[in-house]
Amino acid sequence: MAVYTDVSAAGLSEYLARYDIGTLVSFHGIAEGVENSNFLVQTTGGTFILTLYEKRVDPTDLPFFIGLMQHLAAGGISCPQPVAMRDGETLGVLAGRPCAMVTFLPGVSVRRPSAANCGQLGEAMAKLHLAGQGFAITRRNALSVSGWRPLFETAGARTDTVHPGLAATIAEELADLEAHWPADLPAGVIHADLFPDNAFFLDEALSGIIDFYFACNDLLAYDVAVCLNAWCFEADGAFNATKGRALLAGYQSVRPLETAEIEALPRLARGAALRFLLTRLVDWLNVPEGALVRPKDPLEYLKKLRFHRAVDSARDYGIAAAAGADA
Ligand SMILES: Nc1ncnc2c1ncn2[C@@H]1O[C@H](COP(=O)(O)OP(=O)(O)O)[C@@H](O)[C@H]1O
Ligand SMILES: N[C@@H](CCOP(=O)(O)O)C(=O)O
Repeated sequence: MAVYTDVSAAGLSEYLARYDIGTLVSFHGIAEGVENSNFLVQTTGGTFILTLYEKRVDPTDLPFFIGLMQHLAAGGISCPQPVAMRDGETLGVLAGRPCAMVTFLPGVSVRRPSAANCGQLGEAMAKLHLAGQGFAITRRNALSVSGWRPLFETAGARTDTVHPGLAATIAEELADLEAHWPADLPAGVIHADLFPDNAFFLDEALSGIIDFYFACNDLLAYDVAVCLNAWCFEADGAFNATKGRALLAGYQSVRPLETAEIEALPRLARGAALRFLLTRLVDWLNVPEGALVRPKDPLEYLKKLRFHRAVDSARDYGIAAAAGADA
């Protein structure tokens, strides 16, 4: 459960008075998520999500996140909508944290995605990439390759307390990715954290996408790689090529990948695995005292990294380079 900052009923009632969404009926901290503090808020006007932005969110990035949700919704993507206050502001401060109120999105996330879910996710991600075109604000990916070494340094000597030999594996992988990270691939707005807990389904169909707080401008195929990791591995650590094929086919039904993107997928997938291995490692070693949060297992991503290191080509994910848009 992620609630790092407590909110009082009195404080929230006072804050709600700035909006035109009724008065407080009830609220509680949400038992999912790891980054920010989220509250489900019932008012006499409806149901909303209140997010208090925590440590990894730079307040100067908030206009990007808020504007992006508005831009994507205008482009037909089902995502939360920032609620404006009476004075037109969408960003406020509560309990000393920057915060925003967004609309509640109906639907449920799937714990064990099926191949059909993976296909729908691939399609939705490609639509998101297309809808992101033309968004006026940009945000560099602070958690791309140049951000990984500082994370590794934060974990430092404690790395091997999590798993013997982990530091050496990370050091080797990091050096290789820093030297050979793909540069000249199609780029645009990516979600960058489109895990199963951030996609909602209703009646077997993908109904919406949430949690845009890692969104940024980066390689579109990197987002695909993040999702191959997050959606297509089984609980026992095995990659499920049927799910990989479905995800990639869903994506390509909307936006065919270029040959260079397909060829880069194994390296992008290694980078995506290292990124989540590192953030999970740092979080695992630094759980804030008193916070209601369940840190995620870094070693899940060590296994995924090892899988990608053994991959020959994108064919192992269920795609052939010849199937690219420019083939
Ligand atoms: N707009 C929304 N509509 C419905 N539920 C939401 C919404 N935003 C967040 N949630 C719920 O809150 C949980 C945590 O939100 P998330 O944005 O993933 O948090 P974090 O950024 O801390 O990881 C989600 O898994 C979901 O259950
Ligand atoms: N998806 C990341 C952690 C970020 O949490 P989220 O709740 O915002 O998806 C991970 O699994 O490491």
